[in-house]
Formats: sequence, structure tokens, C-alpha cells
Amino acid sequence: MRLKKRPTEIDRTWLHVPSRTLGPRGHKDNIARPLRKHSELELSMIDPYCTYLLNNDIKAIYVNGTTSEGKSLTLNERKDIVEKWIAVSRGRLKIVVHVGAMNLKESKELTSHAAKTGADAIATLPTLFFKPQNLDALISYCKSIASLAPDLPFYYYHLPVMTGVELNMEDFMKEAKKEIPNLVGIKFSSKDLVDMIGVRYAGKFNIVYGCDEQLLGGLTMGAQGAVGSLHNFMPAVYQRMIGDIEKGDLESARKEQIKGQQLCRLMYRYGNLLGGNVAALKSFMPLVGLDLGPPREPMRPLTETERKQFTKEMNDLGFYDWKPAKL
Ligand SMILES: CC(=O)N[C@H](C=O)[C@@H](O)[C@H](O)[C@H](O)CO
Ligand SMILES: CC(=O)C(=O)O
Repeated sequence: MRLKKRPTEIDRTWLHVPSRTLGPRGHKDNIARPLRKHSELELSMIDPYCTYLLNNDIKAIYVNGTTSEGKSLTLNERKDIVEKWIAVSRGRLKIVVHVGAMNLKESKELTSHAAKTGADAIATLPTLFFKPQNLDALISYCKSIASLAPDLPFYYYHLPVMTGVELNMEDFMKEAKKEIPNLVGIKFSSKDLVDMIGVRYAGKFNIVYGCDEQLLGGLTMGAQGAVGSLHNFMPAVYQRMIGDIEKGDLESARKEQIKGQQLCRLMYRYGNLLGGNVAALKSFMPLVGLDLGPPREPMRPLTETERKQFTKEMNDLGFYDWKPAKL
């Protein structure tokens, strides 16, 4: 089923999950990019990937973001991926397309393409080289993109650990909303929950939280949904955690959350070896039955020796006893 693409409707019926009903409805995922061994796209892998996500009650996906290695892809590759996901998911997953690029011209092209192809929402990072030094610069940049797809909900992608853009998001959202009517929310991937709760009360914004290792904190401080790498291979853990919060059982929620933290530590360690956490994530995916291939350079895949060691460490952690996903 395809929702009418009006920002307010999407905001109400799709991602905005009232705090009492936090649950799988508010659960988003992001997408590891399927690549062949030689690092070329393998679009046919999107079919089983989509089935896997649907089987695991994922409601929406974030395409061409961090985990997708969107920044390592060409414009045409990014378009091909969007088209394929829209075709394969047939409205069963909401498709949020990240259109941030190294230049505004390409971001605009990706925005028009997403709108024309039938995406459900768009999102962008800030500029990455000539970074915005103040709110006005960021607002005017976002407006140039969002105004090209005025009927699509627009999200700002706040990821200061990667972008180095640390502006205050409460002020940004408040001011930006005056200029950008289709700004409906933010993908908040910062650990600054004080800023995030400010956003929650700055307007009717949909906040999806992106720091998987502290999603529990994010949800209790005002996020209505989750979007992050780890949902790819441990969706059930996070769904149980969300269920526990709904029931008010915080001790059980914390026990699920610590699994996320343990896995992140492993991911960071292997990520350091491989040139990025995303490379480690892609090495995890075969463990849940989905081999999405190697990362693209400058990251590298695990060697055979590393893979053995890593699999042992996952076993030692008790990963399979966690029932991480419906396999
Ligand atoms: C920088 C980065 O990749 N952030 C991801 C998304 O926002 C997260 O899902 C992290 O991978 C995760 O929280 C572990 O740090
Ligand atoms: C981490 C995340 O949500 C992304 O891939 O952009």
C-alpha cells in the first residue's frame, strides 16, 4: 500500500509513533549495499534482502546513506539502487532516499530522480567539504534540495561524528521549518540527547534515532523510531527492546540494549582493521544468511583468518542465543 505523499499524512501515519505505541511500526532500517565480489553492484540481491527485512517486521528503509556506502557510489549506481528497491518492495517498505552528495547539483538530480521514481521521503546530510558555519547556511542548503520535491517529506540527516557539522539541532529545526514546509523530521545520529529532546519539543517533528548502542536512551528521550546499521542483523533484539519499553519493563530493555553495545564494540574493533564500521557490518551479514558482498574501497573485507576469528568471537558473545533475527 502506498501512502499519499503528503508530508503531514506521512508524518502521522508512517513514522510518527506516539510514545505509548512504540513498536515495530516505528522501526526503520538502513540498507547495506549489495555488491559482487569485485565490488560492482549486484542488484538481484535486493530481492532476498527485501524479503529478509519484511520477515523481520522492518517498516521503512534508508537507501544510499552511510551503511549503503552511498558516498562511494556513482550517481547512476545510486539511482539504480533506488529504482530497484522501489520496484522490489512494491510499497511494502517505505523508501527514504538519502540524496546528499559532494555537490548541490548532484543532490538536486538525485532529489528529482527520487521524486519521479516514487520514493516516500528524502533526506540529506549537510555539505561535507565547505561545511555550513551557521544555521542560515544549513537552512538555505536544505531548502534548495527540499523545495525540489515539495510533496515529499524531507528529513535532515544529523551525523556529526562523520560530518563534523555540530550545529544545534533544536534551533535548526525550529528555524528551518519556517523556510522548508516539507521538513517533517530528523534522522538523529548524535549522542547529544539533550539536543534531541530539544528537537522533540521544538515542533511536531518525527525523530528517528541512529545510535544503535544507545537506542534505549534515544527512545526514552523522545525519538519515535530507530534507523541504524545494526538493525540489519539484529532486528529482533531491538524490536524486543522496544516492546519492553512499551510495557515499562526497563530492566529487560537494558538487557537487550547491552547486546547492541557488545556487538558495537566488536564492530568497532574489526571496523578499525577494515577501514570502517560498514565493512565490519557487511562481514556480519552472512551470519544471518545474507551475503551482501564486500565493501567498496577504501574499505576492505575480512581475510579468511580474520573471518574465522570473528565468527568465533560472535559465538563467544552468544550472538545466536540472542535470537537476533528471524532467519
Ligand atoms: C556512523 C554510523 O555508521 N552510524 C550509524 C547510523 O547512523 C549507526 O547505526 C552506527 O553504525 C551504530 O550506532 C554503531 O556506532
Ligand atoms: C546508519 C544509517 O542509518 C545509515 O546508513 O545512514
